[in-house]
Amino acid sequence: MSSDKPKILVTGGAGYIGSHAVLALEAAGYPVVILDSLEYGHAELAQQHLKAELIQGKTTDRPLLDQIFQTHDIGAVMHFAAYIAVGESVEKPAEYYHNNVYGTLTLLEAMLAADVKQFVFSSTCAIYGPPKTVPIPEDHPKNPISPYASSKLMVEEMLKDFSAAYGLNSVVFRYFNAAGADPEGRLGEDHQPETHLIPLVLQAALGRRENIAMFGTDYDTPDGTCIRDYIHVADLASAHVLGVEYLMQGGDTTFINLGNGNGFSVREVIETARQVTGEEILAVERDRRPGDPPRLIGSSDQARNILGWEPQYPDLESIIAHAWQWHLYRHGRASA
Ligand SMILES: NC(=O)c1ccc[n+]([C@@H]2O[C@H](COP(=O)([O-])OP(=O)(O)OC[C@H]3O[C@@H](n4cnc5c(N)ncnc54)[C@H](O)[C@@H]3O)[C@@H](O)[C@H]2O)c1
Ligand SMILES: O=c1ccn([C@@H]2O[C@H](COP(=O)(O)OP(=O)(O)O[C@H]3O[C@H](CO)[C@@H](O)[C@H](O)[C@H]3O)[C@@H](O)[C@H]2O)c(=O)[nH]1
Repeated sequence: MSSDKPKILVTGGAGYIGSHAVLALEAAGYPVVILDSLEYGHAELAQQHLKAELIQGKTTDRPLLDQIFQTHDIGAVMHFAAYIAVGESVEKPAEYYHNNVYGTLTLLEAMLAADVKQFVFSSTCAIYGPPKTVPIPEDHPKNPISPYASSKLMVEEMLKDFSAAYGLNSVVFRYFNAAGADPEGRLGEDHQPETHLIPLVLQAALGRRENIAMFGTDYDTPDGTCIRDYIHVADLASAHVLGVEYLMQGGDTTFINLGNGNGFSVREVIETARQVTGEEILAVERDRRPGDPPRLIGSSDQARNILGWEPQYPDLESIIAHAWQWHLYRHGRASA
């Protein structure tokens, strides 16, 4: 079926957030091509639920990128492909800089060669480091404390320069904690290994792990556990569609937080998961995890003001209920 909308290249489109963005793009009528190395991500889910052609390959492969731009009439690029594990990045910084920085530079050079000048980039609130003010505004000082976060800030700097010199315009989204799953149950979060709180809590609810560890219960927060700003992945996805449309309408390079503006503690997440699942979830107190700031909440004013974005699922119950539905389906306890 032909479309009057431009084709979008989505890197990392077989991964957690990228696949939800492809769903949203396709629902809005955009044809999509996915480039994913499949080191992570799930080809079978992408093939089952997305119309997009899936090309297996890496953003570091310039000849492959040139071939993609020559054979597809790409209007814009959404770039999710990256290594994402903060702890691993401390052990293996070379791999992180190679994949996340060099991979992005190679992609941007191929875009320039093909005269494609609209780019949506997945950055992270981890670039701010320990916050000086909460909610965190976009102009908060940047102080990344891991190679992963540094790799994202380096790309942000490149994007500023590419915008000024070459007119390659970007919407940079700094995500807070992505969570939840497609409300229709087609896609969800399945990282291997999993490090994120909500899927680990739900694994405990399913009996796939004995308990959930609470990393630190002596923080200076109301219940002693860390507070994070959880944002539903479907709301992230809808912001990406608005972001690419903003660029198509001539929007300038801009840097936008994507969070709910609401914070929830580790204990609140576990308690809400107990209510949603009806399962007892054993929580055990553990030492603090190094590098965790006590409280991370983003100001989402820019997303609202610049893009007119409104999160549809800001409540923790919906985020956890959709993630639970997905976990039940993924582990054979329910149908999608
Ligand atoms: N999950 C979060 O809470 C979160 C928070 C902030 C930012 N982000 C950013 O969002 C993006 C997506 O994260 P995710 O949680 O969906 O991760 P994910 O691992 O599920 O998805 C990333 C996908 O990219 C692919 N990939 C990795 N390097 C590649 C390369 N060089 N070329 C082609 N494909 C490659 C992987 O195979 C995977 O399918 C990442 O850029 C991440 O840094 C995620
Ligand atoms: O078994 C667990 C796992 C996590 N936590 C705590 O839960 C909170 C959330 O942790 P997690 O889900 O791992 O997310 P973050 O460490 O906040 O990091 C995520 O969110 C960042 C943006 O906020 C992104 O940059 C990262 O890529 C992404 O992993 C933190 O206080 C953790 O200490 C636990 O108590 N027990």
